[in-house]
Amino acid sequence: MPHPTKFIIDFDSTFTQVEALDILGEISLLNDPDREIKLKAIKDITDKGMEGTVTFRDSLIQRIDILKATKSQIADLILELKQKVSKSFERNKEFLQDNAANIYIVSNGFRDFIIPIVGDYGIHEDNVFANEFVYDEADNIVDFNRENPLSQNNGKAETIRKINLEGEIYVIGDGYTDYEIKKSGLANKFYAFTENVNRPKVTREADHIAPSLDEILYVNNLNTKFSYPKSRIKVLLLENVHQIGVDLLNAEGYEVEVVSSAMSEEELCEKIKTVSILGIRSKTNVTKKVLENANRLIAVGAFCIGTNQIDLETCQEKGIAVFNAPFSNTRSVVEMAIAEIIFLMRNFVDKTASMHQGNWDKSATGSFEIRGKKLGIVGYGNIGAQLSVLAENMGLNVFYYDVIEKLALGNATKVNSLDELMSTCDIISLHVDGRKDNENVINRKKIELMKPGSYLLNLSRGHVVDIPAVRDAILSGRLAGCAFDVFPEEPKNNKEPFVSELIGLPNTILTPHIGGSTLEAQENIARFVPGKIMEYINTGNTYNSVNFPNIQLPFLQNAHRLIHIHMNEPGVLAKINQILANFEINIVGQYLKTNEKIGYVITDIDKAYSNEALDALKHIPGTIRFRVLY
Ligand SMILES: NC(=O)C1=CN([C@@H]2O[C@H](COP(=O)(O)OP(=O)(O)OC[C@H]3O[C@@H](n4cnc5c(N)ncnc54)[C@H](O)[C@@H]3O)[C@@H](O)[C@H]2O)C=CC1
Ligand SMILES: O=C(O)CCC(=O)C(=O)O
Repeated sequence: MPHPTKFIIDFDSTFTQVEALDILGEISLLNDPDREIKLKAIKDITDKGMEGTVTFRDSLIQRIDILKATKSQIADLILELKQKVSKSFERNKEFLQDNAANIYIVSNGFRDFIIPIVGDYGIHEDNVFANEFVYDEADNIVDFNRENPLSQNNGKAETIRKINLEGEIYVIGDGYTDYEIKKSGLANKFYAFTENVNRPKVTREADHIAPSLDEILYVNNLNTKFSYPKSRIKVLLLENVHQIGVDLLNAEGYEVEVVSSAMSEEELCEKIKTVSILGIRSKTNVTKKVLENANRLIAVGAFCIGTNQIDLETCQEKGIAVFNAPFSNTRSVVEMAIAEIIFLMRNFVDKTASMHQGNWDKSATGSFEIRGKKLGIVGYGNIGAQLSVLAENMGLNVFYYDVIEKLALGNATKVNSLDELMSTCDIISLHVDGRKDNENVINRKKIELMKPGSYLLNLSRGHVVDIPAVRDAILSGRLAGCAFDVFPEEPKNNKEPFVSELIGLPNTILTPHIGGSTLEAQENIARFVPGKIMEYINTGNTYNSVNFPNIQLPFLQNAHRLIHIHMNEPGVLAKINQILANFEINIVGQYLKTNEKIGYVITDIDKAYSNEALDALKHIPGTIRFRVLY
């Protein structure tokens, strides 16, 4: 059943993300030597027209004159515009199709390109009110139909007056001319559409500022596809997450706030209250206290590998899914470890520092090839194992120790105890995960086991090593050098000072936790983590989640998806199914997975269900969180 409200929708920068004449300019002026100047002129004139500082008629005459476009270029324009329909319009195609009879496109653009675009969304050409190009015999655009009221100022109001619409009328648009419809008393509400452009002169006049079509449908109880408009989902990204991640989440329609540094517990406790998605790296601690304040939080994205900074158990108890990027920066860490092994064994860092002081100290003393030396890897996970392969290719003999059984790659040799590894290798490189039990796993005793003149690298987590013991070992000469990228206490941002007992020691490489800080790694992470979070929110998929039972789900087709997260107690699935049976709801597909703490049940059902049924599902004892995907 179409909704009785009539929607008057603008085209440029509303139905599509762009101004069509700007794109036409990019096509028609492709080989023009003054292309950039002319394109800028077109954009400036468009803006002035939208803001009302140039009369619309004048802006049109000036732009058509600069464009010098042809009919065949309109065909190219249509192809481009099809790719540039606003995301929330694409998302709500079903709504537009179902309500096409009550949707009117009223635009100062041109029917020539609008009809094919909106036609894909079921909107009939009789409901499209826009300008018309005038072509000469050679199909050049030479003018526009000057009789059309839409080629004049306040033409939209005049057009609507003529259509004589009845009932409730809502206008959706990004320009002042859209507001003028409401101002003329011809519409009940004006929604300033800000998904693509935000013009203060226009938003000031709006009944409601709509960052997306979802928002308009939501406030009018018209949404069929999403239970909650994405523009109301707040994302907080801390610690300089790569711009690609910010762009992806913005493009999804979320409200994204970016902060360059980490936040203290106190700051985050306050900030988290309105946040639905939190993105962090290694320095923000998501503690129990933070989570107590996080009543809207749906997911946490660790834009890194380690998740020891997050209270995963409390996240589970609150139904908050955590995702990380388990492989995206692995290679970067491995390359850094290889470089540091060579730097340490050649004393490059001290030598270069000395050169900068004007000293020429040419000598082979204390410098060694890495070829044939014994590398001991502690923690043979993703990083340890990849380091093993690369190191072997560089001529090192690789030995490793892991607390769990791990397959030896290449010619690497598994060693049965940490003590044996520590006491037999020339270089020890730490790649264990950040679990609490690993605190000081490399303590004074272990360091004392190391061969005299050996080297220690820690690119894993700061709490793993007893730092004063390392300092003593370097000063006594037992260790010939060390490289540390991670520290028990790390500054929250680049402004805070770095304090450590390792500062100033000889042949000691100190780096500010940059093992994963390459542009490649950061880009990979910034694509991977938002991808996982959006998939979870849009489909319920938890594959690769750090703390949720992993379910990889089929696409949702012609069904509604009920997502039920509960404490892992006996009988919850039976209760869900009993309620569905009581309400005669047909199950199309069902998926259940549990871990020690929680159960995750996905039930795809026929479209017909009542709010009472949903209410009953929400109130099953042990329910942590329940949501519906349409
Ligand atoms: N410096 C940096 O910028 C970066 C640091 N990391 C850190 O590197 C470490 C390794 O990362 P991945 O290889 O991806 O992790 P992973 O989880 O794949 O591997 C860790 C391995 O360590 C083993 N392990 C844990 N405790 C151990 C112990 N006490 N003794 C021996 N083995 C132990 C585990 O069984 C596992 O095989 C993590 O702590 C991670 O947070 C990761 C990326 C960047
Ligand atoms: O780059 C970061 O912020 C953290 C890197 C790291 O330690 C990790 O990925 O676990």
